[in-house]
Amino acid sequence: MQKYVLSQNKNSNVEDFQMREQLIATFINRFSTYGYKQVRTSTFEQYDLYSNITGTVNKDEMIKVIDTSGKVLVLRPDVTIPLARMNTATTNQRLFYVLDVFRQSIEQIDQKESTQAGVELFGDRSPEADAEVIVLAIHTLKDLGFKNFKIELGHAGFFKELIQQADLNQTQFETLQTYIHSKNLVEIEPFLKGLGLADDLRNAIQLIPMMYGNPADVINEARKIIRNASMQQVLQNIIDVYDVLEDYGVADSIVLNLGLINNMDYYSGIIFQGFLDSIGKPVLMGGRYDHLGKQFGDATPAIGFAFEVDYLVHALQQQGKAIVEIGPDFIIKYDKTKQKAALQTAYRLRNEGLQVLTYLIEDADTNSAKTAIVNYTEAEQQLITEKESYAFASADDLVSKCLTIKEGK
Ligand SMILES: N[C@@H](Cc1c[nH]c[nH+]1)C(=O)O
Repeated sequence: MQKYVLSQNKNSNVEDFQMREQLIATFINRFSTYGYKQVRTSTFEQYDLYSNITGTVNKDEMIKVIDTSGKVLVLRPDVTIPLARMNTATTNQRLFYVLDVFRQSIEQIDQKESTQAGVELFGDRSPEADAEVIVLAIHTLKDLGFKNFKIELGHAGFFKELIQQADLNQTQFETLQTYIHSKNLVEIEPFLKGLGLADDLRNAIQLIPMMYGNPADVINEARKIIRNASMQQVLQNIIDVYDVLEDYGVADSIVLNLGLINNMDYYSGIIFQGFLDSIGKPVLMGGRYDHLGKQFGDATPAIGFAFEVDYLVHALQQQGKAIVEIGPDFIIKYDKTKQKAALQTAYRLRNEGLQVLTYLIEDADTNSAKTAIVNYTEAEQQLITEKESYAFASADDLVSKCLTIKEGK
């Protein structure tokens, strides 16, 4: 019989799921320490929300559904856009989410859903805000135990300002963007020659893919191709943000990449991506998007990023990171005569936050090496741990002994 199971049924085994949950607990904890509050957005969105605004997800990549009234909806293809629509306030607002996003690219037809853990900071346009958000990404990667990672820092404006002077049509612009992003030096040269640009402009564009690496060096190189005040401003912005990152003490994790291009087109300022040495794709992506809100009314300055949770789970598994085993704290084995006392004791211990399993003695599985066993029968009232065997006098005595053991662990 055919099994109606999609091949991309991720995290369907207990270990994967536990690891994911532990990751998510780390996100929630770390994001909270920077003052972020958790939110969620609707799974179904109006298709029009995405089709009427610019700089959004590629329409072909969105997964459309039709509701019972015939209206076309999309499954949440992005979280930043709906949050930007909701946040037109000018006061600071720090939000985070752990949500599934749905996109289907031509290259990866099978992959339709992924979980993102992201933050968005609204209402602050300062370089300090940019740096704080980047530091939060770094802090979280460190929490997860990653040591070899890099944040590539760029700016949505640098490339755009330069390209504007070339007066390209949309197709030429996109082709060039792809070449620069993939550092395709072989193709880029003839392509630029074919456009008939002035020599100095062509040389400047050609240098962009090389503007990568040590921040001080890249900044020096970039100075040489600055052609107007806007580009100067963009470079100054990068320097300002980098200065704050140095003050945070995270400069080691930063490389500059002026050829960096993010998936979404809504970015207007600093952009960044995070890479682990073990995974070819970015595990996080983000940046400043000050103009997105304008399309919904007021423009609220904003910056944020999102982790790709599935990539992180994969990376942790590759490193052979085991999940922290959370077994039961106590197993209570009882016989019928002590059923009431045993079950009530289990209830009280669980109420104190302890993990307890109970077995009627005939079913008991005695092979739980590390778990403390409570034999609660007519004949025997013993608590047996790795270190001791304790005869308890009453249920109260047992509860307090269990709590003491748990505290001492
Ligand atoms: N929504 C972006 C990530 C992001 C969050 N905030 C800003 N950017 C993405 O899916 O790539």
